[in-house]
Amino acid sequence: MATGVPKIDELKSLGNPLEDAKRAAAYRAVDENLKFEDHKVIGIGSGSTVVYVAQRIGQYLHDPEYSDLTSKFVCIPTGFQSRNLILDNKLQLGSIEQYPRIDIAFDGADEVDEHLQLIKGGGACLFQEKLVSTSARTFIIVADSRKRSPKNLGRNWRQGVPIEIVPSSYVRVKNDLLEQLHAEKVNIRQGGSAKAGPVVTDNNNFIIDADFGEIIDPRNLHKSIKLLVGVVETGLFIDNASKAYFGDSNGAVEVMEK
Ligand SMILES: O=C(CO)[C@H](O)[C@H](O)COP(=O)(O)O
Repeated sequence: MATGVPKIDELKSLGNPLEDAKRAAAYRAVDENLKFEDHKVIGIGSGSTVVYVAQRIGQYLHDPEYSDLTSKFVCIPTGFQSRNLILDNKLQLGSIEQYPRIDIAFDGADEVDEHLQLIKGGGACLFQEKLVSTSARTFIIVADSRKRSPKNLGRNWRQGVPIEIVPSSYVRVKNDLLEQLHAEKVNIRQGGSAKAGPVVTDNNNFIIDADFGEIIDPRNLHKSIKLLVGVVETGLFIDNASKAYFGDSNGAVEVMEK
């Protein structure tokens, strides 16, 4: 690797084991998957782990050995936070309308099962994350190792499947999830102390978190939820990711691949 881009095994601890784990996963994922000659359009996801993906790509941009190629990269965001990550790292911003075909996308996940099926949407960005990730030829997950399910989705992530819905449909969708799809618990996600009332997504919609317990058949559950009137998208990402990088606080990274 060229001078200028910090070597992974020489990185100093950030003083927070979880952040060290996230950074380890993200840096390894970028270094092993970003092909400077082939990849021109890059999807940048949302959340706290993907911060280190944008940072790593930014390091390559500022290294004279790579800057000719990296300055031509166009990065496609998955929401407001992601857009700022791109700008803060001085990367070139593009839109999915301009670049409907993405070469590679990186994003975090809330849970990853043994078949690389995902729950996403903990940060309420699931619609644009799905738009970007399913437009990408290669989709790579970066996460700390807590996100790896021992088997099925719904084991570690107990908050429920995030579902983006049209605001006026929230009562109808809530009832349908409980009565037709037998969800155990359904909540309209609230802004908490930061906002009185529901979270409003980047697309001006609401988020429902629907707990189905352990999910044995995520594909069918996704299809059934999508058929409900009012549902825009689900946080079940089916057959979408090709690899997941799970970081540990000691810098070790495990890679799960299809
Ligand atoms: O799906 C997401 C946002 O909608 C995030 O990618 C997911 O919540 C993981 O975030 P983090 O990297 O902070 O754990």
